[in-house]
Amino acid sequence: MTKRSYHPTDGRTGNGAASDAIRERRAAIEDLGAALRTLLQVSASTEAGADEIRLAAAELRRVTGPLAASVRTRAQQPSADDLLGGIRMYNPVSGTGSGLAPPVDAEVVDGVVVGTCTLGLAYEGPPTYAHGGVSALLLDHMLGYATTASGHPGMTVELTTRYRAPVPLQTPLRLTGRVTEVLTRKVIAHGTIATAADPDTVLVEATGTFVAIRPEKVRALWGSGP
Ligand SMILES: CCCCCCCCCC(=O)SCCNC(=O)CCNC(=O)[C@H](O)C(C)(C)COP(=O)(O)OP(=O)(O)OC[C@H]1O[C@@H](n2cnc3c(N)ncnc32)[C@H](O)[C@@H]1OP(=O)(O)O
Repeated sequence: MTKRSYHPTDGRTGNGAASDAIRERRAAIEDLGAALRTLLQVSASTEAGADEIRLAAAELRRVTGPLAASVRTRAQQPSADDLLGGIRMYNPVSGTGSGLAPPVDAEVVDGVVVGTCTLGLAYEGPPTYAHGGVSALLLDHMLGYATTASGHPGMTVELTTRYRAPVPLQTPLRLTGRVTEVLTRKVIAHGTIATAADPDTVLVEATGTFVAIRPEKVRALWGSGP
């Protein structure tokens, strides 16, 4: 089995030449991301009283202040990221620095991107199950990862999602993404969500079309960057 570690959007791999200061900052960002994820999940599940909740809200506003004193603009990439090295600390699906990300941990195995994650109660849609938009988010990411890993990166222009059965929360999940067709500028990819315990029973599947970005479009969207 060929197993290739490839994390295009998180903080665990990438440019080995990063300075000690950047590595230390990435570790701190991961620490904050983990604390935020715990906070978000606890905030969506706590049955604490109003006084305790207000106390927590005040405390959170207090600790946000020093971080807000130095923030980047939309036009600036995070200084801890390394786009070419594949490090994106705040990716909302896989970024270990993101409180929003489950996070998904994924790698390429025999040409298929295989990922794992567990969704907490903050992702609830129908009671006890994941929000359908969250499933679409995870699948868009898996398909995008597959197209990038296959050497045909592009942007999603179409994503068709089929919900066969609800996705349980607080349950280890197994995600897949694979490229099924490469056309001139378009790449078609397919992905699935199942539980890790029953990987052959597909709960949600998606097919996506990705389009390679023309250089003039890159300039129009990002100027000389990102
Ligand atoms: C390293 C990171 C990896 C992690 C994965 C993350 C994955 C996340 C992926 C995303 O979420 S991307 C964000 C969501 N997507 C977008 O915001 C894209 C919005 N769309 C666009 O900006 C433009 O459509 C785009 C720049 C992608 C293409 O514009 P172009 O003007 O270059 O396209 P053009 O009109 O030349 O069409 C190129 C081909 O795509 C086809 N096409 C365009 N839009 C389509 C569409 N909506 N549906 C189907 N096909 C479409 C079009 O027919 C044509 O096919 P043919 O070559 O066969 O003629």
